[in-house]
Amino acid sequence: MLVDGKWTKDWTPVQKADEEGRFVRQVSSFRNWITPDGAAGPTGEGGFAAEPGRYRLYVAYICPWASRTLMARSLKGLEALIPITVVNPTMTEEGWSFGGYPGADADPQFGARYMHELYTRADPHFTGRATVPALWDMKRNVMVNNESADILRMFDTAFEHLVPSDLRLYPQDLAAEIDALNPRIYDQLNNGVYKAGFASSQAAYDEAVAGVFAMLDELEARLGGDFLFGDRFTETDIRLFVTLIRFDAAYHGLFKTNRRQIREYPRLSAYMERVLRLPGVRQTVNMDHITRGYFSIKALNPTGIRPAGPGHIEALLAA
Ligand SMILES: N[C@@H](CCC(=O)N[C@@H](CS)C(=O)NCC(=O)O)C(=O)O
Repeated sequence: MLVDGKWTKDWTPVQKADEEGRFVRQVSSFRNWITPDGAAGPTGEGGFAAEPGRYRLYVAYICPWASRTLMARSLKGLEALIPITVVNPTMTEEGWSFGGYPGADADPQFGARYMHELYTRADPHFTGRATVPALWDMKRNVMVNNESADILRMFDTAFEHLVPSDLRLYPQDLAAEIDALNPRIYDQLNNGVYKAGFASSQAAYDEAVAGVFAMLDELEARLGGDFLFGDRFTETDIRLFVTLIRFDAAYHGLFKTNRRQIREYPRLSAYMERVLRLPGVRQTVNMDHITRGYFSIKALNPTGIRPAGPGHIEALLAA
């Protein structure tokens, strides 16, 4: 991670832990918003008007938080307006790196070798992990935002006058329900699998795994219609999908969330496939990057050997 703008070599994939060995994810630090006219958003400063080609999104296909933003970008039809740069799937001693792996990109702006170089350009005294997703303003040469939850919301509304869309990822009449469900899915499932995988005590692992499967059971029972809120697809569906699609292939084995696979949940499986088939979603899922990335986490898989399966996910993605 960076400490006062300098890369420190004691980087580990395991983020902070609390006294009981629970994994603690870092809080995001760049929180400005792109808005239609550049007015300030809910947090941060103004000056970031929606303009075609002005902003670049840095992502990793392995990363579920980055994949949220990729899904919102394509579902809202913003591909031509917001170019992306994809980092290599495996973490280096200096965090995310650019270029070399099939499907990954060189940094077209600065020829940076590592993601942390973008963070020190944004803030020469930055302290923290150089995470993706990161949304960069190529006009002012500053980081706009590195919090996927914010990026989902701004992609829903900021570019509407440039690319009108019928899809509302955060419709006002569902806002309260979305805001109530998101943190529960985040805590128990999206981040819950990481809490299981990176637990450093049996108790922390047990607690995390219980939360993961309690939430999967709850969602299996909840899903009656096509999506979480009936027939309307929302940002909560994006947030759920990115974890489901990685589950059987990565989390079940590597993070030891192995009580069940998603394929043992009929409704969640059908739901996952339904979302995958929405126009624009399939191209945001790169299973080669996902399995390569997760199984190269040395702390969890020292040999780096990537398992062959699972066949049902390969078949789903090949169909
Ligand atoms: N709060 C962030 C979390 C992003 C995050 O944790 N990204 C991970 C990859 S999945 C990362 O870039 N980690 C870099 C590191 O740990 O050094 C968001 O949702 O945007």
